[in-house]
Amino acid sequence: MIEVTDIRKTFTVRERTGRLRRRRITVRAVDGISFTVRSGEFVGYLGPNGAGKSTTIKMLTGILTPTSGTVRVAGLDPSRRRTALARRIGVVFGQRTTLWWDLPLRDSLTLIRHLYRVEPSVHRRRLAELVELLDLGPFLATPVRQLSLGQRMRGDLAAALLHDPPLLVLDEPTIGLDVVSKATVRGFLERVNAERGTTILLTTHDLGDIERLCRRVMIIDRGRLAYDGDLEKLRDVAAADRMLVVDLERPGPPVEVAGVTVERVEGPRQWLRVPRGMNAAAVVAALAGRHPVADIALREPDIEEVITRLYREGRITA
Ligand SMILES: Nc1ncnc2c1ncn2[C@@H]1O[C@H](COP(=O)(O)OP(=O)(O)OP(=O)(O)O)[C@@H](O)[C@H]1O
Repeated sequence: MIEVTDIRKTFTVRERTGRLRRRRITVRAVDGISFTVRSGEFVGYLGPNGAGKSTTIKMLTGILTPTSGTVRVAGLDPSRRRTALARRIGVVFGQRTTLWWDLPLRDSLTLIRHLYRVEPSVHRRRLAELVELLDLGPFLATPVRQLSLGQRMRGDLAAALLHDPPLLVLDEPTIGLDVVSKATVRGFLERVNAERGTTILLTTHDLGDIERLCRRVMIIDRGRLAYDGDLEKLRDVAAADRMLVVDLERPGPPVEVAGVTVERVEGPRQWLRVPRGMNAAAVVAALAGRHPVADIALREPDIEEVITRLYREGRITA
């Protein structure tokens, strides 16, 4: 569905160096990225601010032309076939709306039918389906500018999917949403992917989105692809050490187990850092043989911890 080969995008910017002096510098926003997304995949695309995510999305949707390299989306070259491509993809930018600000949501969605020249009967059926799935009914008559952010986002999702594109590209779709709206949007995207087989590329800073929705993640850092693979494997690649939280029957000095560091002691509770590669079950067995243990919990690092650590250590290559 998406095939990207060694794409680069550079921008020339003028930087002030003195009161009147300026010099031209070249910013490499995307610096040699290749990847393939197959039909039906749900892929997360993440990276820190300024990493090159939006620039990539703009090249995929034909808004920007790559400085070099090739892009094929749904079999087309996006920058040359922008109109043809528009029929095959849906795009949602969380920070901007594609809806008409002063029109009621229903009218905006009707105008989109004309833009994509969708048959009225097909449009009616599809609209009814999206209205139900996204629960748009209560505010179809409300002008877009009066919608809450969550309602507007649901409207934008409907607008992007009305022409039933096989590919949906989302740039920060849950930004600024409250917990309930986030859950609605995530649940909806999950269904669209599972039931209609829509391929989804999701850019987000919200790791909750990624954990809930994507099996595969790509991480971009300073214009380069730093990781492309399984979300679960990412934990392994980078996994922070695991923490074993042990409740002894009574307070005591830090326990001693070879290879394990006691990080914290609070009354009868002790936090043990178990290095990666060490068998946690063996640690538990060694402990239980020597100390009266009331309870034990093993805490796996969450994905946020993993990614923060990857950035900090500057080693994000899988
Ligand atoms: N039109 C432009 N002109 C000059 N520089 C640009 C332009 N667009 C992007 N850049 C630069 O390219 C780099 C990548 O920007 P991009 O917007 O793709 O990052 P991003 O990963 O989407 O960041 P964010 O998470 O903050 O949205 C940044 O250094 C940015 O300043």
